[in-house]
Amino acid sequence: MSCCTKRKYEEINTSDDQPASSGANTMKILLLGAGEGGKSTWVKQMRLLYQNGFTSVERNYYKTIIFQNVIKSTVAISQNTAIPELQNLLKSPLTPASLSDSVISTLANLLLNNEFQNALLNTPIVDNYAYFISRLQFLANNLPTNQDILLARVKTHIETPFTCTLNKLKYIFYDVAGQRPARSTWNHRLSEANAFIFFCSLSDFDQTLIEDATTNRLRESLQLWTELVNSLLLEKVPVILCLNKMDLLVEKLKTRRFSDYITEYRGENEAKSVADYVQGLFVAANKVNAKIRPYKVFQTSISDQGLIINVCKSVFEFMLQAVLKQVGFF
Ligand SMILES: Nc1nc2c(ncn2[C@@H]2O[C@H](COP(=O)(O)OP(=O)(O)OP(=O)(O)O)[C@@H](O)[C@H]2O)c(=O)[nH]1
Ligand SMILES: [Mg+2]
Repeated sequence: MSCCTKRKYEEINTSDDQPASSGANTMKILLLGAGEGGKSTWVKQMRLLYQNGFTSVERNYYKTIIFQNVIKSTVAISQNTAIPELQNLLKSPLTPASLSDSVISTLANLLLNNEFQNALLNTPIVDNYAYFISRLQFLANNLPTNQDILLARVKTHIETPFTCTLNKLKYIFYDVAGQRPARSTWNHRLSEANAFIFFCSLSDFDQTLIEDATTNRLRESLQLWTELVNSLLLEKVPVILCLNKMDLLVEKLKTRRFSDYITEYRGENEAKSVADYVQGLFVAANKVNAKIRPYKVFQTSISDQGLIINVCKSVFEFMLQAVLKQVGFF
């Protein structure tokens, strides 16, 4: 980072400069967190903001993914309810090709059914199921929009790097697989990280892990953060905590009480108080002095294209400033 000057820090923007060739000009940033926190969604936003977005081949791929998200979730919901319309619909297996107008309209009607809604709330399904149902008609004849792609769920299986260059500085974001069995593969990256961003889904407070149905997702996330943030390997590494899915938290609190799941909570059942409470828990878990390792917190919705521009700008500014400080520039 010795190449960095204050001017470069102030000039950070989306220039198309050539990638830096020297390792000294490269920042390695780990995207960490439990499954479904939003790591890969962050990378999608980076592609939209700092690269050329998605090709039509990729859009076709995401179209199939969205159809599969809907089908898999519908089948999962059907295991928690005996609604005849749903059982009829699933008499023959749903496939992307069988999502006809009449199937789409049955799914849209089911969403208005209270029994279906109850089953939906008690089934682990993709986050944006209702949104996708509302998009099926459009997607039958069109490629997905950027927003559709941002909300599509594809579980990460192996670490995927994403590279972008801003003002001659090369940033490599490592998007890791977040579920428990994959975490042992993170170790080799921790020692070479220049910064890390930790993603925690705020709306997961009422869910348990896919890989362990006895563990609350929010508690798992806090536990994982506590281990990482106090790890000697990451002690001096600047960290950003992204408390994500504020939009889904707002929606979920209309039908769920946070204190029913996180029983120590005594505050209002309102998104801002809940997010502040969670932020307090995470900040308290960080035992490393901020003078040694700077940190920054965002409460946001990574999938929101309006919000993400400013979050990204702040993230780049923070990371650069923190690293400049480490090398004694400030
Ligand atoms: N509504 C909404 N959905 C979000 C938000 N952030 C992420 N999602 C969705 O949540 C799901 C999980 O996000 P991912 O980015 O795949 O999570 P991940 O951390 O990469 O998960 P793993 O790959 O399993 O480690 C995806 O369907 C995203 O579109 C958000 O702020 N709001
Ligand atoms: Mg992922």
